[in-house]
Amino acid sequence: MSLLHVSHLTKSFGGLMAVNDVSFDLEANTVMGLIGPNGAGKTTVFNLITGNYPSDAGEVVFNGESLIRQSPHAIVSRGIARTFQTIRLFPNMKVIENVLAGCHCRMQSGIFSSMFRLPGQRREEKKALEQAFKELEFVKLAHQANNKAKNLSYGNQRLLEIARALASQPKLIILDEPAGGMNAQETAELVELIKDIKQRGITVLLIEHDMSLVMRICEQIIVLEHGALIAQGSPEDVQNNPRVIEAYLGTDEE
Ligand SMILES: Nc1ncnc2c1ncn2[C@@H]1O[C@H](COP(=O)(O)OP(=O)(O)OP(=O)(O)O)[C@@H](O)[C@H]1O
Repeated sequence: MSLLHVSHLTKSFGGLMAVNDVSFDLEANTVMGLIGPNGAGKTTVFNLITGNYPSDAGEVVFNGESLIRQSPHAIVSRGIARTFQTIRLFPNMKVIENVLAGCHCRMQSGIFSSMFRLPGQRREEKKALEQAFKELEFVKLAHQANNKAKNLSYGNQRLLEIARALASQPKLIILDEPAGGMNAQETAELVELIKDIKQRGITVLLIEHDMSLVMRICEQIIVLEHGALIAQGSPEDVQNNPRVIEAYLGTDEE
């Protein structure tokens, strides 16, 4: 059984078919790339999987359970975390506090124990802090823990978003243009980081316009054009697929 099963997923905005009958399977412990020209519907697919948009039709099954009509929060709790194309951090909060926000969905304490700071609550906070530091170390940002998020470089803000997503202890992490705005050195480090994420047993689904990154790191690639899935396969298959070359690789986005 695949970790993520997407079938006949469909979403339109007014008259525009943003995602049109898209089906694919993502096996556990794989790095999969979702590519396609601007406006092809990639981010919309992510938003449908993560519950940020309701779908018009279709099914998303994660780890054997349907995600349809689940809230984004419930979907994070089930083990899917994401980052955003446009960075969404708390800019005036410390780096470590941003990561702690990601731990929140795994905390059990209710409002009563929070108000009275009962021992169980304090233990849980300590554990969350340790977990948050662990994730900051993982993305090599521990030395920035007490800096405000807005003071980080753009590339480091992207890494912080990844740390925050990892703090929710996902089975699947969904990255929307993780290399966007990164320089060549940062992108090379990102490739290593994604390999390390996979090493941890976490499955990765990513949108990326940087084709060299996609081809280096993804084991499977799916290609969207005008909302429809036009190709699927290994990097080699996709690179040699005439339909893809015509739709995507032949454009000025190469
Ligand atoms: N909330 C929305 N309301 C109306 N139209 C939308 C909305 N979100 C996306 N769209 C439209 O749906 C289409 C697909 O957009 P989407 O952002 O999913 O594409 P994309 O492949 O991620 O593009 P890019 O690579 O430029 O980020 C586009 O035409 C876009 O304008």
